[in-house]
Amino acid sequence: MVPFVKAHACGNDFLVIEEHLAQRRHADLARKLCARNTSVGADGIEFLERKSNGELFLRLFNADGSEAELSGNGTRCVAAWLAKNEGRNEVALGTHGGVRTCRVVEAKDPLYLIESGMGIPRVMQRTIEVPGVGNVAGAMVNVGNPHFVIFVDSEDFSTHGLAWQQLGARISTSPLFPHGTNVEFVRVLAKDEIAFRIYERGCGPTTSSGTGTCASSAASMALRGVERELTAVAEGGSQRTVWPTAEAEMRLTGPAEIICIGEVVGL
Ligand SMILES: N[C@@H](CCC[C@H](N)C(=O)O)C(=O)O
Repeated sequence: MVPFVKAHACGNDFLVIEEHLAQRRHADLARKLCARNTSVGADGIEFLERKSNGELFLRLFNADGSEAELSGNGTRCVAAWLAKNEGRNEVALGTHGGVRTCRVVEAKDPLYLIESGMGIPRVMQRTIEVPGVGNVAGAMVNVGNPHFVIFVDSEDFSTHGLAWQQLGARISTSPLFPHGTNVEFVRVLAKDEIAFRIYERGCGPTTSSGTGTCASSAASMALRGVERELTAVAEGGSQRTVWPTAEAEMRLTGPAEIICIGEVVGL
């Protein structure tokens, strides 16, 4: 039996499992346990390692079994669990994308509002050629993991004659990105507000993404002149980003809610 915690951040859902239980089955566990109809269901699994020196480290596996550098929402879900279960209101969580510090701003158990330091975003304007579609202008943004951000005008986020889900799927797995990429479709709504849709590497469309929120915000701030404190609205809810200067760390504030604690049988 594998004990797990399930949590979500604006509908982007994760299982949290202690690393020592994985026994090198990380990818297999992710594919099995994230399946929506035959198992618990989630967008990914955060494996939580507790090192002998007290440090905490997260390995994130997407629903398809691929390993990603980190998740902003997943990291926040782990921070919410550590707040609920161990009373830790501030934690530093190591990831393959860098250390992320999370601080509980408001606790209404099982719902936590958490602010995370998300590192320094890197934004690079780029036009890519998508076979059968043509040139697609956007920005490659690294926030510890890779994103391609496309600005759109349409209310349904379609662009280049395709629904965002279709174009997202094509770009996410394009050979232009040998390690794959997350893809965001962004509409600037106001000087301090954007709306966006997310096609996630390794799991497809999701209702929210923490790193996607940061990537979309960073691209909008760097390339569209929006304010450096803004609200980013996704299908699953809003998050706030603050990025004072290009060399400063971006801070992300959003909710994370513990859904259930359980055990998976038959493994
Ligand atoms: N939903 C996450 C991002 C998860 C990782 C992503 N799928 C990847 O492969 O980089 C978030 O909240 O950041």
